[in-house]
Amino acid sequence: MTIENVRQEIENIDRELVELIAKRVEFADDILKYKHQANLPINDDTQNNVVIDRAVSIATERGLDSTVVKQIFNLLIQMNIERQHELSGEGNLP
Ligand SMILES: C=C(O[C@@H]1C=C(C(=O)O)C=C[C@H]1O)C(=O)O
Repeated sequence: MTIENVRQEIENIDRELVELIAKRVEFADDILKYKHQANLPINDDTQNNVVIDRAVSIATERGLDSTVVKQIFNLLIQMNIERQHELSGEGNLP
């Protein structure tokens, strides 16, 4: 494989990652509807821990640096929470 081939593979993965991040954020809408119905807060620390622990566990099985994976998932959770606030009309972003 040439370096261009490897960079093309990395680009393909990067595009998939961004698509997956977008899909994950899109579920903010569905989650928010349930939360409004059940009068639940947007941030749920118990569920945040479930998501983080699961990601750390998978990362460890795959031999990845779990500290970095934890940071990535904290950002993903933050993105979802921010989108829920935006959808509630409480956000700063457009
Ligand atoms: C998506 C949810 O809302 C928030 C975002 C979470 C996430 O991005 O995984 C998890 C818990 C909540 O703080 C949820 O409650 O499941």
